[in-house]
Amino acid sequence: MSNKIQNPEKNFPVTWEELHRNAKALAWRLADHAKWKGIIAITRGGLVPAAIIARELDIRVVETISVKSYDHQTQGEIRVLKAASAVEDGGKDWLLIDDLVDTGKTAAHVRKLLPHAHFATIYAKPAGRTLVDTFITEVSQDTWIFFPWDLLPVSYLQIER
Ligand SMILES: O=P(O)(O)OC[C@H]1O[C@H](OP(=O)(O)OP(=O)(O)O)[C@H](O)[C@@H]1O
Ligand code: HPA
Ligand SMILES: [Mg+2]
Repeated sequence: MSNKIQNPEKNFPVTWEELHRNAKALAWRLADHAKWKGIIAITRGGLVPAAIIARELDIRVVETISVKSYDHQTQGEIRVLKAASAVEDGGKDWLLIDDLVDTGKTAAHVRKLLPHAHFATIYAKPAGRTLVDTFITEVSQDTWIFFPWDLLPVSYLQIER
C-alpha cells in the first residue's frame, strides 16, 4: 500500500553548510544529557547527521538500523533491512539519529524496537513532531526538504570539462 505525498507545495533545499550548522546545533542540545553509550544512525538519512554529532560529542560507538520507507517522494510499507544488533536494554542511554521526521511512521516503528532510546532529528514536520525527543527546525507538512546528498552541487556545474 503506498501513500502518495500530495505534491508538497514548498521546496526546501538545504545546503551542506546549513546541514552542518544544524547538526552541530543538535549535538549541543544533546550534550547536556547523561553520558551516551553510543549513536544509532537510521540509515540512510541519519548517517551524515550522526557522523557530525558523533564528532561533536566525541562519541566513537556508532551503530546503524536500516529502515526503508520512501521511493522518491512516495511512501510505502516500512521495512527494517537491518537491526541495530549491538544495542541492549531497548536503547537505554543510546541516541537514535535521523535526518527528519515527516509522517512519523518511521519514528513510530523504530521507537517500538528501541523504546528507551533518545530520538533526535534535525528537521520535524508537525505530523511526526511528538515522536521525537529533540529536534532543531520545524517545517510545515506541505514542505519537501531536499538534502544536499540528493542535490547536485552548484560548483560542479561551473567546472568546464
Ligand atoms: O516520518 P516518515 O514519513 O516515516 O519519513 C521520515 C523518514 O523518511 C526518510 O527515509 P527514507 O525511507 O526515504 O529512506 P532513506 O533514509 O534511505 O532516504 C527519512 O530519512 C526518514 O527516515
Ligand atoms: O521532506 C522530505 N525530504 C526528504 N526525504 C523525506 N522523507 C520523508 N519526507 C522527506
Ligand atoms: Mg530515512
